[in-house]
Amino acid sequence: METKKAIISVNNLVKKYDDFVAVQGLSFEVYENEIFGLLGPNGAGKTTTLEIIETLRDKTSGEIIVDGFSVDKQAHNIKQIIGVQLQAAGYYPNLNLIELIELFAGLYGANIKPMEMLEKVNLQDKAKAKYKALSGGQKQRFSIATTLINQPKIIFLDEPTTGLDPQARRNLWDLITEIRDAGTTVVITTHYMDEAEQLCDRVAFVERGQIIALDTPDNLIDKLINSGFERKKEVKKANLEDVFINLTGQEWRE
Ligand SMILES: Nc1ncnc2c1ncn2[C@@H]1O[C@H](COP(=O)(O)OP(=O)(O)OP(=O)(O)O)[C@@H](O)[C@H]1O
Repeated sequence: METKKAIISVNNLVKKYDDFVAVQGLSFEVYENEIFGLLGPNGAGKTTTLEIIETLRDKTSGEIIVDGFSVDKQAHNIKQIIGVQLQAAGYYPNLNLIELIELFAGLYGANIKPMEMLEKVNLQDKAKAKYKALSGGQKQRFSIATTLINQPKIIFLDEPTTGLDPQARRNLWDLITEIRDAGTTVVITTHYMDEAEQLCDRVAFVERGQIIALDTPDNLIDKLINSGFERKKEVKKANLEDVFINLTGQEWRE
């Protein structure tokens, strides 16, 4: 059997905010070159966990290793091999997309061609546009492009498709899959179960700071079916979203 190599190992992670325990002893591994999903309700501790792995937030206890580097002692090394989405506030309003990418590339010391980065996310036509003039889907694609500037081994995407229409979401799923296929490991958080099912190679369900299930979407669904679960309503071969996509087409246009 093929053995998978862990690129992220989280061991007994605990995060307390004063008396409140937001993350209660999480342990999981993310394999090299997979799309790994952290799923769970609001407040489950997904963003906290992600930001601790990204070395942006301190942990209370536990051990995290990212590509052989410890978050405690080698945060600097970790920062160099990961791609993180910047907050929109970091996108200086007077700069256009090309200029923003040049700026970030300069900060990273990365030798990349800004137009090629925009082509990767299909925003070449918007090269001279300002960030605030983009649609929601375009903003997300630009934000994903910025995670790729330092040619990272791992990118982290926190709810990348929230607020997007079905076409924009599917386009983004294709983009994220292409990024994985090009050799990058992707860690994503989402509330959308259809997204997790379509996109993620493996998912962890987090509830109240604990992992309550972790497997491939297929295995989790099969386990439930084998336990005797049946949907109350017969599922049709298409749903309303399929109708929408069929009526309006699939092209990038948002
Ligand atoms: N800086 C903070 N100070 C105090 N409590 C915090 C802080 N950040 C997060 N929390 C609390 O920790 C818990 C987990 O928050 P977190 O943002 O990690 O959840 P999440 O799973 O990402 O939720 P969502 O899906 O809503 O983004 C929540 O109860 C939240 O209120």
